[in-house]
Amino acid sequence: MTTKGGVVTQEFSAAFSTVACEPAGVVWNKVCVVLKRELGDAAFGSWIAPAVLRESAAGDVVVVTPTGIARDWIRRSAWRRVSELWAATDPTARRLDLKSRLEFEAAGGASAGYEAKAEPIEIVLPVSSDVPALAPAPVNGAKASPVQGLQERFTFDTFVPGPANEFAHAVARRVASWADGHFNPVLFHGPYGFGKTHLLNALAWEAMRQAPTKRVVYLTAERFLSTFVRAVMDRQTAAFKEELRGADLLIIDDVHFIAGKQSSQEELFHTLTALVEDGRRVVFSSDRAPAAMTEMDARLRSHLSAGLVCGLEPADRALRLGILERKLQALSRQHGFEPTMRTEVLNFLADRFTDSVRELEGALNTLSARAGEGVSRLTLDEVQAILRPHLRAGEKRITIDDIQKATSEHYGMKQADLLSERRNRAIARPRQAAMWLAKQLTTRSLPDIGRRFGGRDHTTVLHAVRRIEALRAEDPALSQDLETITRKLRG
Ligand SMILES: Nc1ncnc2c1ncn2[C@@H]1O[C@H](COP(=O)(O)OP(=O)(O)OP(=O)(O)O)[C@@H](O)[C@H]1O
Repeated sequence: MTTKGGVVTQEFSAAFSTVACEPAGVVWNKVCVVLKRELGDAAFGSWIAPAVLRESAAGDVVVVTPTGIARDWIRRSAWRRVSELWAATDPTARRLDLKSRLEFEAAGGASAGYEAKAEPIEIVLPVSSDVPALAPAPVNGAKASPVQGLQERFTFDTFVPGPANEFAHAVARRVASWADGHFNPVLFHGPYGFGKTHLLNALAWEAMRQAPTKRVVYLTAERFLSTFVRAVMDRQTAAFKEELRGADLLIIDDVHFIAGKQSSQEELFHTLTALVEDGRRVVFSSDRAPAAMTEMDARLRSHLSAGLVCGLEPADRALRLGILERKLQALSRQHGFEPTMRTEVLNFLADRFTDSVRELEGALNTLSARAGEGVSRLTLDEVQAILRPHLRAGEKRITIDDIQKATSEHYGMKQADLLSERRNRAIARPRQAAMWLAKQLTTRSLPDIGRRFGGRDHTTVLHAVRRIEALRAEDPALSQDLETITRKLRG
């Protein structure tokens, strides 16, 4: 698929004998315009654009996908919406079906009188749209964030600056203002849980607010990796490259995750150099400075450091107190209680939860969930009693990356399999086990865990957690596996 000046042209591979059926082709074009806007460029480009439309002499219309994986994705995530749009747009109310190419051929599709024209389908998009390019509407009734991958609560308004992050904060604001003459790329690095994702999200929101017609693409490195792997499998790498290289601002979170993954590193290197040469802006975050990414390809590492490398430090006490205050205000607005707590309680929280802001927030959320509007009256003893399970000192911090590595090693598979779309049991069960472990051993939320498993939805993680919970009780081998992996992770 190519995008030029608001005109999107789908170029279908000759292998699938492209069809643009009139008038079904015209109806499909209209449906695609809406789908592209709703699903976002990445999902549309990966799954919908490669499909072709076929219409039989009898007027049956089939969307034919190049692979079964693509058919399953569309059926699971977008079919209800596709059908709604089709029904609303097709004046003759023809029935629309969905098949993979193999299925279509096995059903004798090509010989069943289906038309096979060769003209590409043209989709004309409005040059500027009030819906951001990455904004998918809820699909299948799910409540989606207005921008794929971005979290609404992570804005500059909710980010608390302090000495530990004020330079990074100023740089992020400057990049978001599209000001000329800043360094490119910019890489923010800092320890786990001290606001890198928050800052990158805030930057993306602000950049879109300031220049709504520019294309801002935000994705985690895990998503970069899994989308790239899928594009290779589906022979859609050209669409993948196009998607990223069309960005005015590309933001990649947790880039260290790509270290050691050869072909993804290579792809990222070419994307980065192409964007920078073209004057587009690129922003990364990572958990360490490029020099410390020893597994990262040296050439990519050097390009990551070629612009501005900007560190975030762990929050000091004053910043932790400031963040607590801000979070308390947000919680009190949400649940309708007084935004106050005893000073000794605030001090205790700020002194005790120093490992990451995420843990500090988790402690506050626990107190609010347990005490409700009584949170402002809690004594220090009560707080300590409620938080006792969180206070086990000296426990080793376990990351989702650690869990994925240990799980894939235990089951003799690749870490990338856990992030992939593959659904056979030999892969799906360890993936569910790893998600369950992530919920038990880290403080990550369900959406956060889903994000780190190839950009899955939080409902998938919830399902996995419940499934493993149920299986664990009846399957001693699984229970044993979970214990072994946990022991290994705890060291
Ligand atoms: N300065 C800050 N102001 C407000 N909230 C903050 C700040 N720093 C961190 N947080 C909050 O702490 C939580 C963790 O932050 P975030 O996810 O951005 O960390 P991170 O550095 O990206 O961590 P990781 O490397 O594990 O992804 C988030 O809920 C975020 O809102």
